[in-house]
Amino acid sequence: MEQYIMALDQGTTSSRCIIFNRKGEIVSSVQREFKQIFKNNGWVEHDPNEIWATQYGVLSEAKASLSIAAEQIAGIGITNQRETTIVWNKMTGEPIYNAIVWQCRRTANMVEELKERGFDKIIKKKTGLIVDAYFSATKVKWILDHVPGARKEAEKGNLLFGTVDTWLIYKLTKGRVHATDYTNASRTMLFNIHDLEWDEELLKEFGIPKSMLPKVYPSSGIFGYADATLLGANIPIAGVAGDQQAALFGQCCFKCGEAKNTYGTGCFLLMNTGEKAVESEHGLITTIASVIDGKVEYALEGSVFVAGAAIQWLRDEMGFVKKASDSERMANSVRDTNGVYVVPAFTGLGAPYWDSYARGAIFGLTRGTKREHIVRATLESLAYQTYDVLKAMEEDANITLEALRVDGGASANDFILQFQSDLLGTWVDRPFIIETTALGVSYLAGLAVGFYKDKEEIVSHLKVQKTFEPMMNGEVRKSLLKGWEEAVSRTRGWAKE
Ligand SMILES: Nc1ncnc2c1ncn2[C@@H]1O[C@H](COP(=O)(O)OP(=O)(O)O)[C@@H](O)[C@H]1O
Ligand SMILES: O=P(O)(O)OC[C@H](O)CO
Repeated sequence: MEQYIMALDQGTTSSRCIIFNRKGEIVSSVQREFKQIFKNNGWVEHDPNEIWATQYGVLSEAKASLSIAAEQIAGIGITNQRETTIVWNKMTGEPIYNAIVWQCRRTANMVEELKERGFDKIIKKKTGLIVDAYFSATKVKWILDHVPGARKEAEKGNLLFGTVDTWLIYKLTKGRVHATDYTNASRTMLFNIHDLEWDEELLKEFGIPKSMLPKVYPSSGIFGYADATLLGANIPIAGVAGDQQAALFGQCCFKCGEAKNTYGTGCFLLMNTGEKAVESEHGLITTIASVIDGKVEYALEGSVFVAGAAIQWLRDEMGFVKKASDSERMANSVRDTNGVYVVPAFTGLGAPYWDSYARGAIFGLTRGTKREHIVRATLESLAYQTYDVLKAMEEDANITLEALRVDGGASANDFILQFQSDLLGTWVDRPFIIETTALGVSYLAGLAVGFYKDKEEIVSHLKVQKTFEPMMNGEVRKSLLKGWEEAVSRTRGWAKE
C-alpha cells in the first residue's frame, strides 16, 4: 500500500491540507479561507475555533478525495502562521479570547515603553528579535491584562498559551499534548535562542507564568498522535515548523548563505546562517531555522507585514480585481504606474524599518491615474519591500545573491517576479511546487518516520519551473528606487498620536 505524508498548512488567510507522495509530489490539496476580524484600527484577530474547524474540514476532505486508508498516512506535518497567539482554558479547552494575529498592532504602546527603558537590548540579545508588537509576548500579556479574571486563572495554572501549531497539536491529540517546536518558540519573544529555553527574566517582565507554556521539541520528530476518532487511526504528528522556516526547508536551503523569499500574506526572506546566530546590524532578526537530531541551525530574516494581503485589499476593499490573479493582466495592460507608488503599510512597517505607526498611502495621483496604475503599483510594492530587506541581508551577511528562490501564493504572478528580478538585478527562480511551506514540513515529518533517508534525497526533488532574468536599464531602476524610498519615508510615524 502506497504511503503518504499529510501536511497541514495553517496560513494567515486560509487553512490548507496537502498530501504528498514519496517523490514529494502533490496528490491532493484542499484549501479554505476563513474570517479576518478587524475590530479597531490596526487590530487583527482570528477565531481559534474557526481555525480548527477549517483545518479539520480540509484534512478530512483531502483524505476523502484520495480514498486512502488512515494507515496509508505515514505522518502528519504541521506548519503555521507564526507568532499568532491563543490562550485557552486547560479544563474546557475553550479559548478565552480570539487569536491575536501576528499583524495586530494593539500592543505598540507596550513596545514603546520597553524601548524607553532600554529593555529592547536585553530582548534582542536573548531572543534575536527586534522588540515589536509582531511577536507573541506582548499579545499574551495583553490577554492576561484585559480578559476579566485571566491573570488570576493563569497564576492558578488553569490557562495554556500556544501559537497556532500548539493549538492544532492540542486539538488533534484531543488535549493530550501541549507542545511546540523550536522554530515557533523562537518567535514568541520569550525564548532564549542560545540556551534553547523559555527565559525566566522575560517571563517575569511580561508577567507570564511558566505553567502556560508548551514543551518545546525539535522540528522533526514525534510530537504525539492524532486521535483515531479524527482520521481513523492514531497517526504520528512527526514534523512541526513555523511556515517560513518550513519554506526555507522546502526550498532545500540547507547550506549557509542559501535564501528564499515567500510571497504570501506578508513577504518573508530567510537566509540560512548555519550553526551561527548572526546578529543583524541592518534591521533584520535572528531566528531558529530548524533543530534536527540535536543540531541547531539559525537564519537571518527580513519580515514584511503586507504583501499578498495588499492584493486581497485590492479585491475585497477596493473592488479593483475579482480574483488576485486578475491583477497580473491589469498590471500588464499599462506601460508603467504613471508615477504612482503604493506603500501598503496597513499594519505598520516591518523589516528593515520597524515602524508600528507607519500607515499605508498612495502617492503620485494625477487626473490621469487609472485603477490599472494603482493595481500595478500595488504589485510593484511587493518587489520594492523585498528589495529593501534583501539589501539589508546582503550587507549583514556580506554576500551578493546570484539568484533568489521564491515561493508562496503571490509568486504565481509573473509580473511581480519579473519586476523583482529587474529591481534586484539578479535571477529569480520559481520552483514547480510553490507550496514550499507544506512541502518543507512534509520533508520534516518524512525524515522523522523514515519516509526519506536524509537531506540529500530531498534535494534531488528540487526543480526550477521558471527563471526570471533582469531586463531593466540601470538608470530606470535607480530612479524608480529613489521614488520608492521617498514614498516610504512619507508614511513613517503617521498613526502616532
Ligand atoms: N496570482 C496572484 N497574484 C498576486 N497575488 C496572489 C496571486 N495568487 C494569490 N495571491 C496572494 O497570495 C496570498 C496567498 O498566498 P499564501 O501563500 O496562500 O498565503 P498565506 O499562507 O499567508 O495565507 C494572498 O494574499 C493573495 O492575495
Ligand atoms: O501566513 P503567512 O504564510 O503569510 O505567514 C505568516 C508568518 O508566519 C508571520 O510571521
